[in-house]
This record gives sequence, structure tokens and C-alpha cells, in this order.
Amino acid sequence: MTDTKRIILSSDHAAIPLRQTIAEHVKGLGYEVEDIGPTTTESTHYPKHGEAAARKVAAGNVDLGIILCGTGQGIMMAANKVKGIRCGVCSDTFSASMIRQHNNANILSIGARVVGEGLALEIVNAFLSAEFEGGRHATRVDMIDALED
Ligand SMILES: O=C(CO)[C@H](O)[C@H](O)COP(=O)(O)O
Repeated sequence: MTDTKRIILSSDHAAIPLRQTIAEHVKGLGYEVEDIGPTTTESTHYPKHGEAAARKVAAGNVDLGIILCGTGQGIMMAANKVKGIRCGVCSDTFSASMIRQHNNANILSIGARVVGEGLALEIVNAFLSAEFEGGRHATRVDMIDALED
């Protein structure tokens, strides 16, 4: 495990069982997990759940986030509207490593209607075990962040 300790999770109604499975998995890896729900399967709106997790990551209350909706796309779009957030949707382990190594992503988004549980856990492992490489990638990430100003 890297120095990263605190992980926040959120989702909409489409991803509750997978989110809870990921939360237990991440706890088992030794991370401190804050799962901000929701816990009922009542239909809800993914932008507010993406925003809630993103604001905590952006504020430095946690180190990284994992967010989910049906496709992972809508909640990613919402999270990326919060200043300081770099969130990517991943359906494969290579991308999950690369969004950390090259893009310094601070939130991973997963589509619960896209990937099965086994692959989702591998994606989470890849994201959490990768580290930002800096160097030329830092220049490019700085350029992304400058677009917020
Ligand atoms: O994937 C999503 C957003 O990108 C949502 O989970 C999805 O749109 C929810 O759909 P429904 O209300 O039909 O369950």
C-alpha cells in the first residue's frame, strides 16, 4: 500500500451493492474508508453524490475517491466540475493505473452496469496501487488544472 490512507466512496442507486463490496474490499486492504452512501435503492440523482465526494477530496479531507453510477459517466462529469478534481471512468485495469501514473487522478469512477464485481475490484486495486510519475506528466496535469482558472 502507498501512503494514501483515506478513501471516500459514493454512488447513486444504480451502484449500491457494488459500492458496498468495494468499501469492504478497500477496508480489507488497510485503507480508512468513508462511505457516504446512499444506502437505500430509492432512485436518486448522481450529480449530488459525485459533488459530495468530490468536495471532500478537493478539500483534502480524504486522499482519493471512488464513485459509481450505472455507467460511471454521469457521476464522473459531476465530480469533474469541482475545482481540483481529476476523475476518470475506468472499465479496465490498464486505464485505472494510468489515470494515476500519468493524469494524477484523484477520483476513480466505475460503471456498475458496465463491469462485474471481480473486474471492478481489480480496477480498484490498480488505481490504489499506482502512483503519479510526475515529470512531463506534471506539466500536462498543471495545464489541465489551469483550465479551471
Ligand atoms: O449511469 C448513470 C449516469 O451516468 C445513472 O446511474 C443512470 O442514468 C440512472 O438511470 P436510472 O434512473 O434509469 O436507474
